[in-house]
Amino acid sequence: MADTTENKRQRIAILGSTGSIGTQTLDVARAWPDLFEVEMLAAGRNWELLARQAEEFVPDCVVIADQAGYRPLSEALAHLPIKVYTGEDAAAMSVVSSSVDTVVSAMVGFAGLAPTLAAVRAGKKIALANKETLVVAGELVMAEAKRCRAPVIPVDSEHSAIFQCLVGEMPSSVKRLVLTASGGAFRDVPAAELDRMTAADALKHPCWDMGRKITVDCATMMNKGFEAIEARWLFDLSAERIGVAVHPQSIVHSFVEFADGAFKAQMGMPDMRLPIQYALTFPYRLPVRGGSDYDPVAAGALTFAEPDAAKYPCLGLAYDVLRDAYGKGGGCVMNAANEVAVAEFLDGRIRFTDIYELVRRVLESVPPASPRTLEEYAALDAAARDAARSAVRASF
Ligand SMILES: NC(=O)C1=CN([C@@H]2O[C@H](COP(=O)(O)OP(=O)(O)OC[C@H]3O[C@@H](n4cnc5c(N)ncnc54)[C@H](OP(=O)(O)O)[C@@H]3O)[C@@H](O)[C@H]2O)C=CC1
Ligand SMILES: CC(=O)[C@@H](O)[C@H](O)COP(=O)(O)O
Ligand SMILES: [Mn+2]
Repeated sequence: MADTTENKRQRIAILGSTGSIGTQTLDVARAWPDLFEVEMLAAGRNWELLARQAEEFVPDCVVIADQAGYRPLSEALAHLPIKVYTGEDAAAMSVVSSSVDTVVSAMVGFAGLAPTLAAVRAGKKIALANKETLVVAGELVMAEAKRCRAPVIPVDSEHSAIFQCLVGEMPSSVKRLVLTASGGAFRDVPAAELDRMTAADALKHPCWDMGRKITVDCATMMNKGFEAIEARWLFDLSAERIGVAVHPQSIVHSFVEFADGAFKAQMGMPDMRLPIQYALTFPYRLPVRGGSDYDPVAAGALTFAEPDAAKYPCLGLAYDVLRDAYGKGGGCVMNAANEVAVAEFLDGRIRFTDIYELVRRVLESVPPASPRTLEEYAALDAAARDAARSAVRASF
C-alpha cells in the first residue's frame, strides 16, 4: 500500500461503479476513508445510482456511457464540483488522469477492454475484475502491462486466491493451479433437464450474489473456462497446468500444487470484499469491515470433484480456445458470441442449452484471426456479434 505508507490516500477510479463489484468497492472505500479517495466513477445506464454515489464520494469526475443519462446526471450533480462526461471514449480518457493511482476494472463484458487498456498504458495499478479483458485480449493487455510497468492485481476470487498462494514463491516451483467452481445454479439439475431451465432459474447462484451475466456464465461454467484463460495470462501457464475442481461449498477459492508436492489454498467465506480490498492494499492485509468469519471446525466437510464435461460443454469449448484451437482471436470471438447468447437467453429468446450451441457455431463460422491492436479486436468482436445475431435469427 505504497500510497498509504506515504501518508497519502490511494486515489481510485472505478469502472462499473454501479454493479456488484463496483458497489462492493465503494463499501471498502467507505470503510477506510483515511486510505482511499474516490477520484472517478463510471457506469453504463444507471445514472440515478451513479448520482447517489457521486453525492456521497464527490469524485473529480463521473462518466455515464448511456448518452440519455447525461442530462439528468448533470442536473442532479449541478450543485457539486464534479465533471460529468459521456461518449464512447470518455471512460478511457478519464482513467488516465494523473490524479488516479488505481483503476478498479469492474465493467461487465467487452466494454471494459478499452478503458482498462488505456489505464494499463498510463501505468496505473489495475485491480482487475473484468475477466473478459483477458479472455478477449490477454496477449495485448499483459504485454502492455509489462511494457508500461502497470501492476495487474486480480480481483476475481480464484485468481486472488492463487495470487495470495504465490506470494513468496518462485514461478518455477509451481506445478499446477486448480480453480474451484461451485457448479452454478444447476449443479444439482440433471443434464437432461437443462433445456427447460429459465433465466430466473439460472440467476439463483448457490453461493455468490453477482451481476446477471456472470451468474449465467456460472450456470454454464463458461465462467470457469473464462477463468482458465484469465489464469493463463495472469500466471503465464499453459492449459495442461490449469485444472478445475467442483467445490460446492465455495470456501476454498482455489489452490496451487508445487513441485515438491505441497499444496497451498486460500480459504474464507464467499465475500468479494476480501479480494477487492486485498487488490487495493496488497501486500498489506486489513480487516474486512462487516465481513463474515469462517470457522473451519464448525463449518464441516469440504468436497471436491471433477466437473462433468458432458453437462458443462462450455468449459471444454473454452479449453479449446485456451489451447488456441480457434486461432489467437478465439477468445475474442467466444466472448462476443457468449455475450450475445447470454443476453438472448436472459430475454427468453433462446434456451439455456442453446448458449453452448450458439457459441460453438460462431467459433466454427468466424474465420480464425490474429488481432494485434485494440481496433482489430473491436472489429473481430463486431464480426462475431453479427455472426451470433444472424445465427439466432436463422436457427433458434
Ligand atoms: N460480481 C462478482 O462477484 C464478480 C464479478 N467478476 C467480474 O467483474 C465484472 C463485473 O461484474 P458484476 O459487477 O457482477 O456485473 P454487474 O452487471 O453487476 O455490473 C456491471 C457494471 O458495468 C457497467 N457497464 C455495463 N456496460 C457498460 C458500458 N457499455 N459502459 C460502461 N459501463 C458499463 C454497469 O453499469 P450500469 O449498471 O449502470 O448499466 C455496471 O456498473 C465482470 O467482468 C465479472 O465477470 C469477477 C468475479 C466476481
Ligand atoms: C466470485 C467469483 O469469483 C465468481 O467468478 C465465482 O467464480 C462464481 O462462482 P463459480 O464460478 O464457482 O460458480
Ligand atoms: Mn471467479
